Amino acid sequence: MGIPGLSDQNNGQQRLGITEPISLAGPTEDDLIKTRELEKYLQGVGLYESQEEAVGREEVLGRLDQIVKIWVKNISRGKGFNEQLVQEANAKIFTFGSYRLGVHGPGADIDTLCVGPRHASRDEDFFGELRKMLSEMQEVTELHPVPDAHVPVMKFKFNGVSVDLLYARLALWVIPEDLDISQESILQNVDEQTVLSLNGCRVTDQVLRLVPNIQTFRTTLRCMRFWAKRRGVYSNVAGFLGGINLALLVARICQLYPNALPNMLVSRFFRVYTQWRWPNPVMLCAIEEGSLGLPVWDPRRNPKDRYHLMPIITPAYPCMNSTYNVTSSTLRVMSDEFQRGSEICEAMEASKADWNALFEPYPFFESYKNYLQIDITAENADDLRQWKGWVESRLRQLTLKIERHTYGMLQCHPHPGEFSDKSRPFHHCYFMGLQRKQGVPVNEGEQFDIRLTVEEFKHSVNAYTLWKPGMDIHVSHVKRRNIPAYIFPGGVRPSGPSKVTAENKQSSKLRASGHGQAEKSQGGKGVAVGADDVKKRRRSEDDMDNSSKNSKSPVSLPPPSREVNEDMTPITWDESEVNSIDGQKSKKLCLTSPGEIPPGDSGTNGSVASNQPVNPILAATDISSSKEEEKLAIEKIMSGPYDAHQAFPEEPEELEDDTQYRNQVKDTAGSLKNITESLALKPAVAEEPVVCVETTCSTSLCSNEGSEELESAELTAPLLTVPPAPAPLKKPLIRLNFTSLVKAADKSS
Ligand SMILES: Nc1ncnc2c1ncn2[C@@H]1O[C@H](COP(=O)(O)OP(=O)(O)OP(=O)(O)O)[C@@H](O)[C@H]1O
Ligand SMILES: [Mg+2]
Ligand SMILES: [Mg+2]
Repeated sequence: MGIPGLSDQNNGQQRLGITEPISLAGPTEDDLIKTRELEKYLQGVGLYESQEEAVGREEVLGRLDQIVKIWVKNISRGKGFNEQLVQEANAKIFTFGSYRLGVHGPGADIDTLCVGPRHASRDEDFFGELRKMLSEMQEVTELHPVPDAHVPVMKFKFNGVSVDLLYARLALWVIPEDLDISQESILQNVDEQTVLSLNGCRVTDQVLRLVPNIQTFRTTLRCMRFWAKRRGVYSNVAGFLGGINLALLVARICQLYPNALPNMLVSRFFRVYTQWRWPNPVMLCAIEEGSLGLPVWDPRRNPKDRYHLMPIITPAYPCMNSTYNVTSSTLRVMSDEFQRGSEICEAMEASKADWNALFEPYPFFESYKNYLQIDITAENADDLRQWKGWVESRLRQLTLKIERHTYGMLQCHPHPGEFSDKSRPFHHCYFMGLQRKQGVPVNEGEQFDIRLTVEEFKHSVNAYTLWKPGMDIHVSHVKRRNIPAYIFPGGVRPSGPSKVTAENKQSSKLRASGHGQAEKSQGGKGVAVGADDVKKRRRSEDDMDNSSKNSKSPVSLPPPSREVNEDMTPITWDESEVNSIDGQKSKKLCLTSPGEIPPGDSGTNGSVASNQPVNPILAATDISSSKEEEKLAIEKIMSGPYDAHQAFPEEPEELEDDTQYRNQVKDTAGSLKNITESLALKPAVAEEPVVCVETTCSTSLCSNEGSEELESAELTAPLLTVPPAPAPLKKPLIRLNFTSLVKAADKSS
């Protein structure tokens, strides 16, 4: 298969990507040193598995391949095939995900795809016979088939190694052992689930083909995955960056700087994506139409694609956007993080910062004064797993709704991980930081009443088709000081600034000396506190406190002694609520000193830095000779066929959800979904006139036990506001008939 977007450059070096590179510069001595430091750092924090574990994984893969081969012969025999056909019958295992990319950490899963022939069906043979075979094996534990998912998957552990096993049923009678799944013809006459299941492998393989040097790509990607986990922006389902999104972002940087070492690629990553004008798409190759008529991402033709705020397009046919979960809130958080990364990399270039600074954990529970806590429970472990997956796929709807219903004045920052209170059985909880939109004057006594929004969200979550008794969700507003202690490492809440700072210094020391936590544990569970962010935030809050005193903004008092406010209370704002996520302006871009290296070895596993010679003579090959030129070059790579495309100013609330959970909403008569859409969503999108409906408030929803922030009158009139609201603000109100809403969503009806 040809590789779209690949051509020869004038100097004979192969060009990868849809544009010229930004710079052909190779490393300086300083880059070699910094890349060595980075590699050492990544090893020190436990990102690499042991040789023993690596061998164990290979054995698992070998066994799985044997098992599917036995399976396909068994089922062929069972279907009455003669012995010759039985012997010819074949199935094969492919890998994708972090393992295939070569960036997995210890304990990561192996994402595998079983490719089988046309007579091996998905339901009966894969989820029936193969599941049975696996369940009878001693090596297999925790077997969880998920046949109803958008991409059906069998999850299990094999010899203690987590495996995600997908199935692709090809139109072929016999699967050749040297099957090439990158050819487009493989997609002929297969079902949608097979197209989706093949996609992971096809995309991963294509990424590896489209980067100029696999080893530098891997090290850079490991670094960016670690950074994203530390900074709380690693999670596809929460609307941040997942493994594949980061791989594509890093791969594009590798194309744009083909001779750069990982330390340079990391700095260029931040430089380019700080400057990126989303929703310009990031693409590794041209989007091919293909001959099979499968839908490909194209905002010029598909209105739905225009809502994608941060398109990162997969490089294998059918090309799709891999980040449809991104919302304006998560994009804002990521943009701030790109900016922060860019500034730290500049400081590193001036020897004013080190790798520790870049990987400082994001102090999520120090950054806001108000949070939403979403608790979920179920009756047993199986139900909880199912309920958790569903709720996680819906959480982004809550951030969308809150921001929409408050005209974007109330901003939501979802925490990408989940927490568990070990003293409660079958329990998980999630958090969202809430802040008033920055830079907008505060109106005295301004309140955001989001009770109705929250109720609406809960109803939509409860409309889960596979809902079972015991699956419960509870949403509460909680102040920072009342964040439950089990959230914090060791179950101990940091008591004050000095302790927090001291703890952080301690953890930095540990990380620097290579005894920090492994990557796997950085996914958002134990939340450490970063000193630099805390200092900035505190400084900012002090400033804001002063200004709020001057402007006589109302100051809200905490509830006396409650852990959590039982019901949603309107949130009153004083200026000191505002957190600080670096608000500094971007500094000018700068280039490293030019130089060039020969094209890298693109398949070896050794250290990157130790393999790279420095050749300072070839400075002239640097395309951009100044910061300004580089800036212009970055601008230029964004001008393409999709440049004219502008995302709609507001995303619809019901965008595609996480693929696994599409179509799992109950369609009850007069369903809540329809009600909420017709009342709340459509006006926002279609700019229809404001609807007013009589409000009747149910007692339980308006109960305000424990709140000190509200006037009683405000409690009886939950208000739902609708965007768009150009400044100056004037809040049109939609008042809902609340009783009918509750009835419509009643699970028992
Ligand atoms: N919810 C999802 N929707 C679409 N694709 C998904 C989803 N979950 C996983 N995938 C696909 O499966 C691949 C592997 O996912 P996985 O969650 O195992 O992440 P990973 O990149 O392998 O990282 P890790 O090392 O944590 O396993 C992703 O790269 C993506 O292609
Ligand atoms: Mg994986
Ligand atoms: Mg996986």
